[in-house]
Parts: sequence; C-alpha cells; structure tokens
Amino acid sequence: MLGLPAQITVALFDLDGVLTTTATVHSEAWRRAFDAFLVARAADGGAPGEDLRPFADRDYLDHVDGRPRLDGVRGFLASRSIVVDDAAVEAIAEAKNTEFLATLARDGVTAYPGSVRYLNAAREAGLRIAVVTSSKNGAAVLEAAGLTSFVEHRVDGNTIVDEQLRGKPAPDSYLRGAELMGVAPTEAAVFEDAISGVQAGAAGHFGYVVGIDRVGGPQAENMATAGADVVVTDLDALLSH
Ligand SMILES: O=P(O)(O)OC[C@H]1O[C@@H](O)[C@H](O)[C@@H](O)[C@@H]1O
Repeated sequence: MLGLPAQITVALFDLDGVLTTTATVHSEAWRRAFDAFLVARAADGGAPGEDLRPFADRDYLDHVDGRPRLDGVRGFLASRSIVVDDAAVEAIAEAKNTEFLATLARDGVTAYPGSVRYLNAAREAGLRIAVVTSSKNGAAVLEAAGLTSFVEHRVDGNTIVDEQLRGKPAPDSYLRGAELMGVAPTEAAVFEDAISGVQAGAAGHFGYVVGIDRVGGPQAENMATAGADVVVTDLDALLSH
C-alpha cells in the first residue's frame, strides 16, 4: 500500500523538494548569491580561464542540489574554474542563507499535499519516519510546514558539521539516520529529489531508493542511473501501487 518492499520498516525522507516545496527557495537564493558574486568578480576582471556566466538551473542541479551549504559553494566555483579563499566561500554561503531566510520569513513554507498524504498513510501503516537533510535550516522548515510531529529523528546540516559526516553524495548522513532509528540500511527506504541524495542512498546500500522527479527533462533517467529503484513525480503516486 505504501509502494515499498516488505522488509522496509523505516522511511528516511530528504526534506527540501521531497516533503516541502523549498528546493526552489534554495535554488533562487543560490542564484542571487552566486550572480552577485559573479558580477562583482567580472567587474574586478576575474582570472584567466574563469567562467563568469550567470548561475543557471543546470548549475544548481549538478553542483549544489542536496549538498551541504559549503560543499555547494565549493562545487559550483570549481565547476567554473574559480579559485577563492575560505573567507570568500563563507561570504557567498552567508549571502545565500540571508536570501533563503528572507524568503522563508516572507512566504512561509508549503508542504507538498501528496507528501502529507504519504506521511499520514505511512504513520497509519506503522512505518517509522526520520528526516535526513543537508540543510542547517531543517528544523525551522519542518516546523514552518507543520511536519515536526511526524518525525522521530532528524539528521540535518548541523549534525553533519557537529559529527564531521561527509555530505551527500556520500552515504554518511543517511547511514546516521538509520543508526538513530536502530535499523540496518537494508530495512530503510531513502526518499530523494536530488541526484546527490539518490547517489547517497545507493552508496549506503539502502533497502529501497525512491527518486522524486520535481524538475522533468532528463532528471528521471539521471535518477535511475544514479541508483533509484523507482522514480515518481509525487509521493502519492506510490500509494496507488
Ligand atoms: O543552506 P542550508 O539551509 O544549510 O541548506 C543546504 C542545502 O540543503 C539541501 O537540502 C538543499 O537541497 C540545498 O539546496 C541546500 O543548499
């Protein structure tokens, strides 16, 4: 009824783009922060070989989506052959977070109705629920979406820093989630909208990896290649299985 193999007793949900519509809030905040940096860099003349074109949707999906904040900055800059010091990396990360928090304060957080239906069905069926997100804003986003009460344990961007875990696409944060829930990875399902997160689920040998394609185009195929067992466009598509 939940569309999962029989051995699955725990669901490990990514947050932004899986339970809430905040993936687009993140990507827009990143676009603003990176574009401000790129424009200033171009005005300063840049360095030979740097690619200072504006930040594009593809850049977000390939280098930032699903990864901890500082990994996102470093990954994108490296893809453009831009070398800066740690202070500059942190300044971009800080600018992005300011943008993100401003949008959150203005617009609040929306949960996907299909995800809320799935969470309710999961809870009724006795599936245990944790959230595994790279975001340091995970607790605030869950709370603003009214989803905190569904979640038994949360691994977030702060856990990743405090416990020195490797960020997605490494499996560490999901493995920590399974450990907190007291189950083997084979008994847990990973729910992800980012390629990096699907890769993390595959690398951790989880019992089932669900890709949620929120963007279209080649994303579903890329998720299957990255190791998703199934790809759906909304969580409640699993309920009819
Ligand atoms: O900057 P935060 O809130 O700590 O979030 C880090 C990352 O968290 C992930 O959940 C998002 O997919 C990324 O877009 C985001 O950059």
